Amino acid sequence: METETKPVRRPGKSASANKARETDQKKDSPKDSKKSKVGDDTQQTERDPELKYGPMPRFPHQRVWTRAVMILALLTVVYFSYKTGKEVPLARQHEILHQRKQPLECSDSFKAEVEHYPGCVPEKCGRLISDSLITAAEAQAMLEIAKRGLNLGGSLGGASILDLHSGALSVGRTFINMYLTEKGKNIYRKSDFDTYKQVRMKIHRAVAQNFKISPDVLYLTHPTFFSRLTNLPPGTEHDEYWHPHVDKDTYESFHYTSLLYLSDYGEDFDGGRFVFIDKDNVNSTVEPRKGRVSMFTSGKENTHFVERVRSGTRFAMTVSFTCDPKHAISDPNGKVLKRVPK
Ligand SMILES: O=C(O)CCC(=O)C(=O)O
Ligand SMILES: [Fe+2]
Repeated sequence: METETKPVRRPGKSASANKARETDQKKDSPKDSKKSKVGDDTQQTERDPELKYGPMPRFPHQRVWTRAVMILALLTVVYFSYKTGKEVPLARQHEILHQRKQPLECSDSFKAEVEHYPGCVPEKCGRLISDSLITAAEAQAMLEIAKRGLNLGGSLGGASILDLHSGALSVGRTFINMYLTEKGKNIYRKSDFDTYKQVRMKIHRAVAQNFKISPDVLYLTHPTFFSRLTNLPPGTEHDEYWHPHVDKDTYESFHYTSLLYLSDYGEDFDGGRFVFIDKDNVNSTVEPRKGRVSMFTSGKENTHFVERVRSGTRFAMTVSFTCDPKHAISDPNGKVLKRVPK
């Protein structure tokens, strides 16, 4: 054991200790005192190890106890930071990103799934955020399209959706087909659908390019929709948008998910960040920015959730892609679909 403790004199603290040291110094011969200062110091520290190594232990097993307490404190900090997890911003609202990529290994289930579709397997799974794909004018036009439709309905709770393809619109606790209503049937002009298609095509090409697949093996799929989120308490389970999920599990046909943000985090709303739940309890956060596009593979490697909105209104669009031509949908034109997608 290393902690043999004796009562120890502490320099500068005890008058008797200093006195003893003075007496020691007086005992040195005048000849000795002419020796170099270095020599004197060395002798003194040799006699008094405390000066060299700091205060010596003062109670039994002091060193053991000190170390135990320090290790315990360190473990406590490590444990709590592990439990709480870390947050790494992937995209801040004030940043203007041309392309921020975060490549990842595909989850086994996603890899097994996309292998059924030759040419649709990504070179690498992961995420990409871009603020330079969609222009400010396009983002504004999409926001106006979203607001115009959503203003005809709205959920009782905090999440309302509008799907221009099927016409589905949240109203109260349920959904209606907006195109079957008097106000909804002529709400959009051809120019609105043209803008929508143009934006969709840009995102479609960017997804294909980023994941290094041909745009021809990628199809727009259901549901592709606008969302409007607020802090209203949920009226039904459809309003609970904050649960962690894997898109491939929630929406069977999804292989690639993209999001177009239509409002600004910290300006139009608070809360409502998009959060990827990563390995080792690390969360990568995306702060919505108007016109920002986020795209990612829809498997387990991109498990995520949206934080509850604390205040304001958050508009976004989920644009979904599949590798399975059976699940392809066409661009909207305001006509009622003969076959409503499942
Ligand atoms: O609006 C978002 O940021 C994400 C929405 C989402 O996770 C989804 O539509 O599956
Ligand atoms: Fe999702």
